[in-house]
Amino acid sequence: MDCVDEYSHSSPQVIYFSKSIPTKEVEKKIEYSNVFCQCVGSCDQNANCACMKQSGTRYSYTDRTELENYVLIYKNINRPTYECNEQCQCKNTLCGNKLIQCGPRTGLIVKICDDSRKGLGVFTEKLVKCGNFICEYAGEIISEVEASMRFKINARVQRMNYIFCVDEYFGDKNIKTFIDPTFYGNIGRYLNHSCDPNCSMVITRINDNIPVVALFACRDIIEGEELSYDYGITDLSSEIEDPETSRTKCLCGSVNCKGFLPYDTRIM
Ligand SMILES: C[S@@+](CC[C@H](N)C(=O)[O-])C[C@H]1O[C@@H](n2cnc3c(N)ncnc32)[C@H](O)[C@@H]1O
Repeated sequence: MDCVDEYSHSSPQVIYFSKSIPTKEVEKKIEYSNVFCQCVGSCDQNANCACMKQSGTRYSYTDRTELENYVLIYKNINRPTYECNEQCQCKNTLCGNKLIQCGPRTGLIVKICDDSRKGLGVFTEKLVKCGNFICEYAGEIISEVEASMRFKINARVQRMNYIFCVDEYFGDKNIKTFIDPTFYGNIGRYLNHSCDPNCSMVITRINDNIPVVALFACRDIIEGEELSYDYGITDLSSEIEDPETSRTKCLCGSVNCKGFLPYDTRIM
């Protein structure tokens, strides 16, 4: 099951990449997964799939009639899920444990939001069921030093911030991964923040130790609705007009709107 991603960017300044790409500096730190399954055929019928066991679940997804209908099982939100990878025996079969790596769902459109001050946003042309996969948040994987530098430049030139920090704890070890789709990335870069979101992020591992950030619907989303998630969980989108004093006004329009975009000082 190869990745199918037929989206593109309208701006020629942004290069379309379906998957995250590490910069040279980060590339040196990549460790390939030592977990892979020996399943013959489809993993969804096999209780011994090593990748699913690593996720702490027998199945990662239910309703596996076709990829767009897969529904994520939120077994343990604090633990990454592990999809089957290139080393697995299940190879290119229709494996019940491969979804994110197969590319974004169809029917997504990028257009200017009703409140044009938010810029572009992602909308769905068809119903999305709670638990369905939307897309990956793909971009350049950059170092903390690079993220901090780019973040300050974004604030200075008043450019929208796309840098996202994945903050993970393994025992007492804290690992931060920075994803920046400003220049290279996929359709995930256009999802806006909402204080009452209809999508949430799930951290996944596929071929290596670099986290793959995936967006899933956290409720049913009707045709024509804008897709959104809460930047506050792990995001750095504290675009600040004046780094000392002001923050970006939130325009999500929800009744429980907190007034400003989430503010994260981790790379400042
Ligand atoms: C990851 S980008 C989202 C896509 C962006 N709207 C675009 O046109 O490319 C994040 C930026 O979008 C804007 N944005 C996202 N959600 C917003 C919201 N709820 N209210 C105001 N601006 C928002 C902010 O400028 C933020 O830095």
